Amino acid sequence: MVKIAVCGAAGRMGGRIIAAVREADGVELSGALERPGHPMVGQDAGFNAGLGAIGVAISDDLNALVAGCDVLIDFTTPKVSLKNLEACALKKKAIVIGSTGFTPEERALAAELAKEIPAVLAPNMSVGVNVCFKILKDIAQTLGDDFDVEIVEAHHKMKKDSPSGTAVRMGEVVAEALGRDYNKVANYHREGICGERTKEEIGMQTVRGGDIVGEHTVYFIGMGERIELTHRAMSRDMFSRGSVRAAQWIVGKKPGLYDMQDVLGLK
Ligand SMILES: NC(=O)c1ccc[n+]([C@@H]2O[C@H](COP(=O)([O-])OP(=O)(O)OC[C@H]3O[C@@H](n4cnc5c(N)ncnc54)[C@H](O)[C@@H]3O)[C@@H](O)[C@H]2O)c1
Ligand SMILES: O=C(O)C1=N[C@H](C(=O)O)CCC1
Repeated sequence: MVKIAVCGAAGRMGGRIIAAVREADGVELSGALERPGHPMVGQDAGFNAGLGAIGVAISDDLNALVAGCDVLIDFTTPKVSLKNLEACALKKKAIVIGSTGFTPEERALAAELAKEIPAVLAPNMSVGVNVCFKILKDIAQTLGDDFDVEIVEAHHKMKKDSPSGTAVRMGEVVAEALGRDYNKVANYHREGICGERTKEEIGMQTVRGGDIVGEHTVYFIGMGERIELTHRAMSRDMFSRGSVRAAQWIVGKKPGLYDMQDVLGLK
């Protein structure tokens, strides 16, 4: 049995991940963590998963939680995830991180810490989105520079980071396939007399509202035709099942930073 602990247990993803751990074979929930002072600390972790009581209380003791697991699944924020990565590195435990909104510096720090332990860091753990990453590379390379690339994402109104981690990764995949530097060509804002679109830029647009789970469209727009590649998440369950799959896969792997394409064998 692989012992899985879940960090962010009272969150939108935390509840779905706890439910996915309970559904999967060969794994058990060894603990659930929340931030100190969260009203759900001390309560049963099954309640946020819609399962009723499951006999695992939500704790705020990171070190005890890490000591008792084989792998930690963490969907919180980049700062919390880096702290958790450090705690796992000290105790030589694996980690799966789904948090998004990492700065390039934070990603570099995650890669450094993951020299000590096996870690999965992925902005989207659904199979469909990871297949889109693969297809996008081919489309971009085949179309080349003659098609303008625009990426539009839509999420619920509670989402804190923008653009989504998935949209950023889509932009990075396309930029790399076209030999461009994403950080130089991403255009997050158009307003007023901002001039004609450049050939190189990748437009990044964000929609926020209501309870949208997650939608991403990449437009390749030519003169007289366009391709739109869209992924729509209908629930959070593909993300949570993906995170459990990643947790089962990562235990026993060599130290290093992996992503969901490694987990799914899509590279
Ligand atoms: N990779 C993916 O497939 C995927 C899918 C969905 C969401 N996400 C990302 O996961 C993250 C969480 O999303 P969410 O919708 O569940 O957010 P959320 O705000 O509902 O949940 C985050 C939880 O983390 C808890 N938390 C904060 N600090 C903590 C700490 N120090 N220790 C323990 N817990 C702490 C919060 O109290 C909260 O309950 C976001 O970055 C989101 O973008 C990724
Ligand atoms: O609900 C969220 O927040 C999501 N975040 C991820 C992202 O930023 O790409 C994945 C989709 C849902």
